[in-house]
This record gives sequence, structure tokens and C-alpha cells, in this order.
Amino acid sequence: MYGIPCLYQQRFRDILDDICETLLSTGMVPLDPRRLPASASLSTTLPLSLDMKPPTSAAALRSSASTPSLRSRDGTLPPTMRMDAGGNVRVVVRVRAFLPRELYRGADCLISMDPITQMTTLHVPNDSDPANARAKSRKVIEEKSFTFDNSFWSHDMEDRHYAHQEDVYNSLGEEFLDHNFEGYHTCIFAYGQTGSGKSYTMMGTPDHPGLIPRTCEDLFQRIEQAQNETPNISYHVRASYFEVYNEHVRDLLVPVNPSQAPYYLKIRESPSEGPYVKDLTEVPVRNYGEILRYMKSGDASRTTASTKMNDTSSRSHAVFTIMLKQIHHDMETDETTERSSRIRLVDLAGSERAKSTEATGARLREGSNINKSLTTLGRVIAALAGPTQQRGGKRSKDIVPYRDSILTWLLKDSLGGNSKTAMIACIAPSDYEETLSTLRYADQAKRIRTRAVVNQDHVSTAERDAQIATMAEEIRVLQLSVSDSRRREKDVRESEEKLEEYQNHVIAMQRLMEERSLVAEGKIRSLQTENEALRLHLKLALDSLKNPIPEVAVQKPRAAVVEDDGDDDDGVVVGGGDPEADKENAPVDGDAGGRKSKRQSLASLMDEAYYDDEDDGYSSEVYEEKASDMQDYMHELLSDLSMFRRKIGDDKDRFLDETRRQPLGERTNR
Ligand SMILES: Nc1ncnc2c1ncn2[C@@H]1O[C@H](COP(=O)(O)OP(=O)(O)OP(=O)(O)O)[C@@H](O)[C@H]1O
Repeated sequence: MYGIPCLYQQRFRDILDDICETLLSTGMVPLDPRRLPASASLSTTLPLSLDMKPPTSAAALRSSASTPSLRSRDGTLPPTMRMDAGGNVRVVVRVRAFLPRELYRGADCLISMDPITQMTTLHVPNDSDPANARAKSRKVIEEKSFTFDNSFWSHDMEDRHYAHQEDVYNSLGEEFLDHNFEGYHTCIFAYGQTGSGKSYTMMGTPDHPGLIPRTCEDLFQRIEQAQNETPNISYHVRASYFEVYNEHVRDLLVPVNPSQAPYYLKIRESPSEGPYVKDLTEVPVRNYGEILRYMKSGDASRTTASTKMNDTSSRSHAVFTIMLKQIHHDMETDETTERSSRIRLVDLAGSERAKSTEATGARLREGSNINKSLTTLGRVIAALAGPTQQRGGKRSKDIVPYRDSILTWLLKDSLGGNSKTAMIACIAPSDYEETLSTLRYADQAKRIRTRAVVNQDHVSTAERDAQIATMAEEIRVLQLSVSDSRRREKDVRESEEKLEEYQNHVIAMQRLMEERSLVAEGKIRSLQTENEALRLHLKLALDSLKNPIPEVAVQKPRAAVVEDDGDDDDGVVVGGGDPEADKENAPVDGDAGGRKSKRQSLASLMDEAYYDDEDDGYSSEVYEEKASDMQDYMHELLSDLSMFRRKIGDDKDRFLDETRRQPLGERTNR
């Protein structure tokens, strides 16, 4: 189907390019892109300052988008680009070559493409191919034709119209990069059944790089060239790469740690930026080599698995994003123009039938999540492509179910907002059912209109000075808070030292209390012994009072009495007025002194009981009275003793109780 007409079309494009170049170089015609014919190869969103840029590559097919010679070269940013460049989603289709398994089963190619009309036709399969048995069960099975912006014939390499990776880039990628330099957000996503060639188209192989590496290479080539020619524009590029796997977002630029559970990111929505991935890694990149490294490492982290339909099947939707910021400083007016654009390149996971992939377990779950999000994408496309309705005097679309899947929520802006968007529908050559479904999907996407605007900020000298002043103030506040936190850090260190000192002091005190309590325990023990002795003594005394032993008259020779040297051995006299002994028993200070004096009082009471009466007569009243005095006195003594024990016991509890003592010794503030 390719042939002479294609050559005419090419010739027409070349002539048109030449006319445009001539008009521009002479400055004769103020070129309004809206006046150009739709069939022409010029972009409808050409920059208003039309500067030259040499062609970026020797394209086999010339871009059907914008002419390279019309791209910005000296980097002067167009002055009035805040216009709405609303346009339809651009839809292209690409058919791949047979895979070994298809060749093995002797499959027929069911696709044909017309290079003039860009029409893709799906033919009816013949009965012999078992892969199309399901299609045969349909009531109506017929030839279907669809027209797209481009139909890339990548089925037969021998064909002169074979669309190589370079051709796809030149037709689509290059134009979209032009839009990015103009300040538009763009999005290119590849859609299709599993194994239809999406990853090949987007990422490609080392020998045949796809759209993503080619976009990166072209981007840095253009920046390098522009920087050499116009040093008053600075370019800042940042990149991020994430995948949506089983309805979770995973950062592909964060190295995977197999021993840790995967870390998923959350989605937030801001009124100005729309939905975005929170905490996503955005790396600044300075050259092609750097971005290639990030791209490859992210690609290696992607979740892929082998299925019956594809040896390395992507089990996730991967989104590679490049943020381009161009800052132009006009030396004459001292004004700054900032232009930001986002390049979003999406490799969707493939739709799949569980029967064809023969998936089970994890693969089956992945497959159903993939299908679920693609179904939601289909509903979003249907809602966006559907007719607008009149509601409350305002024209509005059906409610678009963006939030029904992570993928559609994240692509909200790209699908129905501020973006120039393209869909690459990838198809296998011999699967009627799946290819028809993809082509219908793509056909519907053609009707979606987006509202792309140039994201440009113009900053006057006064505004910039105000911004600088605000930033200087922010820096001052930050510096203050830094020095404040440093001072607080120092205070914390000092109080930690003090705390440590205090804790050491407490530990020393605790040790002292422990020693004291050991001494107190000893005292308790000796008091208990003394108490027992006194109790015994008292019992004996009371017994002897109640049952007095009749006095036995001891006859002593008088001389002996006179010569008595005061030894107690020969008599039962206790404390018999020995002045030395009395001195020993004299009260001393403190408890010990008190106890000693009480002991003395007890002894003297007992002495009185035994010996008070000089006459030999036995008076029971006196004895009983003295016994009761002694008993009272003993009770008093016992109550003192128990109070003393309680006190000691309390002290012991206080200082030896482990649970109460522990916190003092603990050092938790380190
Ligand atoms: N245009 C092409 N030229 C040569 N080989 C191709 C082309 N397109 C796809 N292939 C080959 O087909 C196979 C499947 O392609 P690819 O992995 O890109 O499919 P996919 O749509 O990304 O699948 P999945 O959705 O399962 O990830 C690969 O071996 C790939 O190299």
C-alpha cells in the first residue's frame, strides 16, 4: 500500500518547509500558525518568535508534526504564549513484527496500513489460526478500518516503509519536545495488549533505543546547542521515574532492598499542580549520560515477569517524567522569564486475558489489577471523548472517574487538562479480538480535547527584587532558627551533663542509704534480742511478784560483812549502789541513751520491788502496785519499741524498695 503517493506527500512537505523557511528568513510574513493548513507538516503551536534550529537527526521520514527548521534556536522566549492551545489527543498506531511463537504457529498478518490516509485495517482471520478461535465465536466478524494521525508499519523490516524506532521519534517525539521548549506540558503513553510492543516503542533496546532515550538525547543536544548560542538562558532538568504496581506507587529511582518490604508512595492533589506523588525522588540531571543512568537503573527496578504471551512482560504502568525549566534573563530590561514544562512518558502494562497468559497466583492478581486500571482508563477516555452536556447553563462533561484507579488519577492532567497528549496504540499482527479492542480504544481517544497552556512566568525587575527580598528574609529566619536550634542543642548537652551529675549523686546517696539501712537492720536485730530479754525478764519479775519466794534468812558473820570487799559474788544484790556501775548506766544522748535510761528505770523498779522495804514484812498491796507500775512501764517501752521498728521499717521500704529506687538510678536521657 506504500509507494508513489507517499513520495508525493513527502515532496509536498519538503516544499512547504522550504516556503516557510524562505518567508521567515526574509521576515516578509508574520507567520500565524493557525492559518496553516491542517494537512501541513507544521505544528499548530509554533513559537511566535520563530528562530532557526538545525535538524536534529537524519530522519528517514520527516516529522509530520513540526518542522525542525522552525524550532527555537537562539532561545529567545516567545512573548505571548499564555494562549490556550487546546487540541485533540494525538493518536498513532504501530504494528509489530511476528514473534517466534507466532511464526511457529504459521499465523497470518491481519493488519494493513495506508501511508497516505494513515488508515489501519484489521482483516478477518482465516479459520486455520487457533489463536483467533474466540474471535470466530463472535456473531459478527468483519473487516474494520480506522484512521489515525499516524500508522506505523513495523511489521516487515524488508518493506521500504518499515517504521524504525527513529521514525517513530521523528514523527512524534520530536514534535512533542518542541512543545516542551515552548512551555507546554506533554504526555505520550503507549497502550496495547500484552506483548504488542509498548516497552519496545517507549524504551527500546540498547541497539534500538525507543522514544524515551531518544527524547532525553535530543533534549540535551538542544540544550547544549542553545547554551553555546545564547548564554542568557539557563536550563534546569530534573527527572523522576515511578511505577504503579497493583494499585501502589513505587519510586523506581530508590534502590530496592530485597530484605525490606516495598515502600509505597502516597498521592496528593494540589489546586495548582493537580495530582502528584508525594515524596517522589526528583533528581537534577545535567547531561544525557546522567539521565540515561537514572533511566536504566529505574528500568531495572521495574516489576516484570515472564508470561506465556511475553518473556519480559511489564507487570506495572511505568511513568518517566522530565521537568524542564528555562530561565531567560533579558539584559536590556533586566527582566526574567521562566518557562516550565513537564514531559511525561508512560509505558502502560498490557491488557491481558488470563486464558491467553495462563497466569495463576501473583501473575493472575497482577493481571486483574492491570485490567482493572485499564478499564478505568477506558471509562475516563469514554467520558472525556463523550459529548459535552448542558448542566445548569454550563457546558460540562460526564463525571470523569479519574479517582477510580491510581493510574487515571495520576494522569488526570495529561488526559483531560493542561497537556498536549499522544497515545501510541501498539498492536500485534495476528490477534483479531485484542487488536480490535485496542483500535476501538484508540479511536475513542482521538476525540478527547485537552487544554494545554504555556507555563510561563514573567518576572519584572521589581518583582524579582521583591522575591529576592522575601527569600533573603526567609534565609534570615532560617539562619535564626538554625542558630536557635544550635543553642538549644548546647543547652540540652549542658542539662544532660547536669542530669548525669545528679544521677551520680543519687547513686551515691542510694549507696549510703543502703549502708545505713544495713546498720538499721543490725540495730533492729539487737533491739529485738534486747526486747526478748526484757520480756523474759519482765515475765520472771511478774512471776516472782505474783508468787514471791519466801525470804531465806542468810546468816552472815558480821565481821565478814564488815570485811566484805563489795563483790557481788556472795550475795543476790543487783545494782547495789555501786557508783561506777551507776555511772555506766547513766542516760546518754539519743535513742541509745533513752533505752539505757529506760533499762535503768526498769532495773530500779525491780530493785524497789525486791528491796525497797527495809523491814522484813511482806506487803502485797505495795508489790501489786509496783507490779502494775512496772507493767505500765513495760507497755510504754514496748510501744516505743514498736514505733521505732515501724520507723526503721518505713526507712527500709523507702530506700530498699527496688521499684521505687530504680528510676533514680536509670539514665534514659542519653
Ligand atoms: N517494532 C518491533 N520490532 C521488533 N521487535 C518488536 C517490536 N515490537 C515489539 N517487539 C518485540 O516483541 C516482544 C514484546 O514486546 P514488548 O515487551 O515491548 O511488549 P509489551 O507490549 O511491552 O508487553 P507487556 O505489556 O507484556 O509488557 C519483545 O520481544 C520485543 O522485542
